Amino acid sequence: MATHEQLPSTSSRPILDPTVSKQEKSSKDEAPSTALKRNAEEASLSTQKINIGTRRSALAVVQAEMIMKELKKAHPEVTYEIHAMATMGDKNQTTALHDFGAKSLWTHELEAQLLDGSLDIVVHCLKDMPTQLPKKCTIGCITEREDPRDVVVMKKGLEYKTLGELPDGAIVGTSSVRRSAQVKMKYPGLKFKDVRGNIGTRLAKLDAEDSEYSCLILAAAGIIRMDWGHRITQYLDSKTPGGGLLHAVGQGALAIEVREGDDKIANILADLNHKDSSLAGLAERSLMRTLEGGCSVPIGVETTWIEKGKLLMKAIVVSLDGKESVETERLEEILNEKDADQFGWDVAQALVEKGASKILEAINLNRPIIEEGGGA
Ligand SMILES: NCc1[nH]cc(CCC(=O)O)c1CC(=O)O
Repeated sequence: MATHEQLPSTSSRPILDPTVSKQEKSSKDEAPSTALKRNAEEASLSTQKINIGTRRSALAVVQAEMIMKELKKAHPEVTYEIHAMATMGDKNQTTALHDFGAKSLWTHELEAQLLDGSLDIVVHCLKDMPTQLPKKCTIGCITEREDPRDVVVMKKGLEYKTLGELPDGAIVGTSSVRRSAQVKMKYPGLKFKDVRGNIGTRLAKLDAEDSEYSCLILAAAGIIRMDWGHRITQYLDSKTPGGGLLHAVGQGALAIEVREGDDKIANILADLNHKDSSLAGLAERSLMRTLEGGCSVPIGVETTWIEKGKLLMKAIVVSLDGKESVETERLEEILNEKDADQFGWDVAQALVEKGASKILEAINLNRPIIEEGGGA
């Protein structure tokens, strides 16, 4: 059974609620001791500094700055500082991604600093976070999700826009087996090649005169945050004709990792949590956690809020060559984190009943393990 992942409750935050004015706070019927305590907490907060950790790639730093801006808006009395660090994954750009193994490569150093108090929060792409976090680390909040879809970016100067227009043998740049395996199912004539590095590096490799790539497949969210949205030539989600590619678990969402039990930080972050994004993200992570059994596998997912409280989840598990796949789809009322967790688990069970285990076992036998690729 999947381990339940829970965000700290957002309901118990009397002290820092910015919607309560100063006047209301010192209301007369309040016990003097409570008022004193509040003043003390406010004072300690105004001298407080929050150290924000992030990876040092351009995208990671932009994301940390976005979060800092939101925090400043919600809590201008606090000071903030961003600390950008190179992680193992950043330092080793030459080893093929699948030789690395676990996703924790991108998060380990930052978590060590979180736990020793050098950092107070760490900003991550939810997609790059392992489904099991280290002891004493937890997700403090998930902010409003950016466009979660995968997209095509065509090489500069090519007249094509979509995968369907590309001639047989054209090379698509992606290091993600989830992407290549799903696209192969629809476009068996295309070839796929690894492309490493952060988004800027990948685009430079694509556009280079002697480039072998016709296009890249990337997450819309990263390109949009970098202000390169104009380079997107096709969206590849299930609703777009010619698309049909289900995105990665957590794609497009940012998560803030915190120390477990750090109530002060939890209070400050409560304003940044986006309920719909967070419940969808937790449901997707529960699906992944139930299926993976400790290693990363090519799972695609798409969650859509159909109406208030009703979440639709489509999911796929696909073999590496794109020749076998198992898909399912389910609509459920999701009102809280427990529902989200159960939903992910149920969708995983449905995939297993349809034969997902056979595909997953074949992949696990062929280690080294598949990695979505943390090189944002
Ligand atoms: N693979 C690395 C990675 N991790 C998160 C994003 C995009 C941003 C996001 O999902 O929030 C990317 C780049 C990409 O896949 O194109």
